[in-house]
Amino acid sequence: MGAVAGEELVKWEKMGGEGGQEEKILVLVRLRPLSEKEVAVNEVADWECINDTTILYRNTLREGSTFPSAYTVDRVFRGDCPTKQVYEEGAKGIALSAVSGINSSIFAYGQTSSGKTYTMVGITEYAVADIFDYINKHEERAFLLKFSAIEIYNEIIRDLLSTENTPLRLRDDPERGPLVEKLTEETLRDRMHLKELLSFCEAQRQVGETYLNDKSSRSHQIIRLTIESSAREFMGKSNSTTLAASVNFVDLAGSERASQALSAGSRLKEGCHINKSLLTLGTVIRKLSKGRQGHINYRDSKLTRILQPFLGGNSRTAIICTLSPARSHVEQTRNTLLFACCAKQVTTKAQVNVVMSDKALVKQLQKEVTRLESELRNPGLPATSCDCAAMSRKKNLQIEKMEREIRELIKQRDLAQSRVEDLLRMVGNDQKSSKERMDTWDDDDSISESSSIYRSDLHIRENEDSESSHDKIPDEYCKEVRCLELEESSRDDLEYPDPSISGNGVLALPWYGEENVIIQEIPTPVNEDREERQDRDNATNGVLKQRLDDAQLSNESPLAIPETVLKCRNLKLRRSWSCREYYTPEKAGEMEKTPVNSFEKFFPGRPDGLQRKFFPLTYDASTKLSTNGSPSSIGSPSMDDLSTNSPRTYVDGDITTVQTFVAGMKEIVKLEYEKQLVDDQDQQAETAYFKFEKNMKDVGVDAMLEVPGSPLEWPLQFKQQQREIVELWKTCYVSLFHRTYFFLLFRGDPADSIYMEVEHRRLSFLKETFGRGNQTVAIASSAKGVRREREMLVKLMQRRLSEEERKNLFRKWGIALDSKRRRKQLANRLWSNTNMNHVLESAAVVANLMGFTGQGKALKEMFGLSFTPQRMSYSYSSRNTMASLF
Ligand SMILES: Nc1ncnc2c1ncn2[C@@H]1O[C@H](COP(=O)(O)OP(=O)(O)OP(=O)(O)O)[C@@H](O)[C@H]1O
Repeated sequence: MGAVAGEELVKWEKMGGEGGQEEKILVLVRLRPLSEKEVAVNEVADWECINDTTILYRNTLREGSTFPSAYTVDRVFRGDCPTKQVYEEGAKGIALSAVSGINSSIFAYGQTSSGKTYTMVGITEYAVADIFDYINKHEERAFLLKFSAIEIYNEIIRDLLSTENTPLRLRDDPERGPLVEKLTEETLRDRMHLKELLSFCEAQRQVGETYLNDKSSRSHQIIRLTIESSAREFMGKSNSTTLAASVNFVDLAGSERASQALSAGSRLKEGCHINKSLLTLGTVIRKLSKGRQGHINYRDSKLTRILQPFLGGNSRTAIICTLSPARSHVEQTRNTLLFACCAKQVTTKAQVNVVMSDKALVKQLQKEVTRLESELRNPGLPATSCDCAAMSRKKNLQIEKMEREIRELIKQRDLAQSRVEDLLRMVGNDQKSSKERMDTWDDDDSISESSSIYRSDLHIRENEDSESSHDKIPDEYCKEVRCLELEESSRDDLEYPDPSISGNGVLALPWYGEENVIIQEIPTPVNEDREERQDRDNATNGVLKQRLDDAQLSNESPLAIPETVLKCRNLKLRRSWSCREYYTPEKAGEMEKTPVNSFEKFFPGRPDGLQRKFFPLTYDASTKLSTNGSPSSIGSPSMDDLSTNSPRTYVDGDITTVQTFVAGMKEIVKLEYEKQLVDDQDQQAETAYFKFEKNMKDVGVDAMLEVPGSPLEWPLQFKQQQREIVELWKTCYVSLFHRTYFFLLFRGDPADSIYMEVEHRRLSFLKETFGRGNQTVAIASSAKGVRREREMLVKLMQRRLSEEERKNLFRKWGIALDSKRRRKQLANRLWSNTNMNHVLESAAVVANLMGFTGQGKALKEMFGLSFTPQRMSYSYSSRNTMASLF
């Protein structure tokens, strides 16, 4: 007997072990002999078991054969088979699963008087005997047996171990499933104790006399034996585990029809309830047999609710269908056999129920966490308990994803190829003019040396008298991003440098955060009379400035030039101003390793949908001026103006990042415009567009891309680009101040497109650079910068906002007014996600704290887009202009 249970366990573990193995319900049919009563009324036995699995209706000829005559189940037992045989050959294996930690259930189903109780009493008795035998033979394990019994009578649950007739409530426990509340559970002492309890239950059960059965069970009875066992060796230790399972012996009430049982009164009422439960049971079984699709109505009766785990869940289940062979019961017998055939299709998934001690549970969970962590680290490695179907699905998804990526890459490659072809064509066109320019340079001995050294640097004078007292940026530091690079415009430009420049003075303009932009002065040609040069230059700049002022006043020109930029000529921007935001001396080593054209190299291609269009540079050819134009009343700005741009730190609340960035961009435009004026008075506007476009290409910005294709397309492109830029800012830890200024400054004007594109490209480059894995220092440095800004914002909140304003802000940002470090909480939330509403709100708060004046035109003026000298200091009162954004 013990060996049987052991074999069962081994077999079970082979089938699926703890993971659970699907198994069909075992269906047995037991045909009883004709009862004395039936014999007395000359009943005929029409059913015969023709082999171990098939039962045959012998009287088909007489009935006209409208029903199947043979029914096959897992095992059939003839009327002369003793219950012992039914148990041994049918139910034993299932019943004993419980000692191995596997739930099991044995049902008896059939019409009244067909032999359900007769069978289940015997089965329970033999099973209990075997269980006790098993326990006695396995002294190495400690067993605990608990017994409980209920009956469901007229949809009321009764405790068969209690003499009280109180109905018990049924509730659903999330872990244990349906649970009968306050049910008595007796711990068994021995086999005798169990026998006593069984007798007690039998006495308690509702029994009544029907036409068909003198002692008919009028209720469904469920006897449950719960078996827990632990290895004695490990008991009380951290690794001890307990196996726990129940075996249920279910004796259902008869499935007869009321008319057949000749029921009336209370018997009829019982019959209705009994049939309601059995009808629900039949429906549940039918649905389960079709594969558990759709809703299964377990909850329609107490019986099915309680039996739910044993019908389609964690249990091994056997159903013994009992039959009367009498001809008069043929209809009920057929119904029972149909039920049997349905039940044969139902599967359950039993598993070994292991209850762990708390310590063992912790250990097990730790092991599971480790396994999951390792799976996360090595997603490619197969899981230990491999679910092949799931893995195959995962692989298919991966393949699909890769195929999509390949298609996208092919698209990008084609795009890049077409760009290369365009560029090659452009290079061919430009070669001749470039050669001429180089010849001109070479002819000028006086400047050839210095220009060859500095031609790739940005040259701006600091002031007339300043001598070079600052260090220059080594050329190679500037090579990493060739975002902006402007070729010398012409020899004329070199011959007429800014008259206020002398010597090799270097100006350090403030840059955001810890760095400064160093601006290198252009060498002055030695053979030029200083006064002449000054006059000529003043005239040129003055007229140009007047022209641009006019344009700005009339709101026609998209090109506004910062004051500082007006003072210089012959500029050559080696890289994007904005890129310097990330440039620090410690990054230089990393940066200088990057090839000059790495920007282009890493740029994946232009965004889809951007059309090649000319920049809408508009100017009136009739107003073009020669280099010898009449002197303007507006001269070059004084150095006082420039000195307002002396180095500052962001702690002062000054804004330089976008200003300088914009200044650089405007400078390109200005130079091109100026060159256009000087070089070719008679050229048509289209030529200027072309040259501008060409130079923009030289600086790494494809001008034709930058301007929106049509008024209808641009707003969409802008929104898209703005979203991507916001994402990239976050990824690259871009300064919050830079983000704020940029976000508020470029709001979708068509002329903003070029700045948006430059910003997008430089950020993409940075992201690419950061993503290479050796940029930890650079990333940490940028992140640190952002942290410092947040600290500064905390201070500014205290300094610049009234208590009421602060409270309003905290409320708006969902920060409890009594919480600790409220300002810090707020500062940390600003720019913390990329939702556009959040971004707008964050920009408003930061701008307000920084004293960033106004919106739209006012903002642009602050960034040097006006020709009127601007002082880069911000009024505290200016925050009121942002109030509307709060
Ligand atoms: N296999 C059998 N061999 C001999 N007698 C049997 C057999 N099965 C049942 N009987 C007898 O038939 C009668 C009815 O059996 P039983 O009470 O078990 O039927 P039941 O299906 O439980 O009926 P009910 O649903 O009304 O409770 C009993 O007297 C029983 O002794």
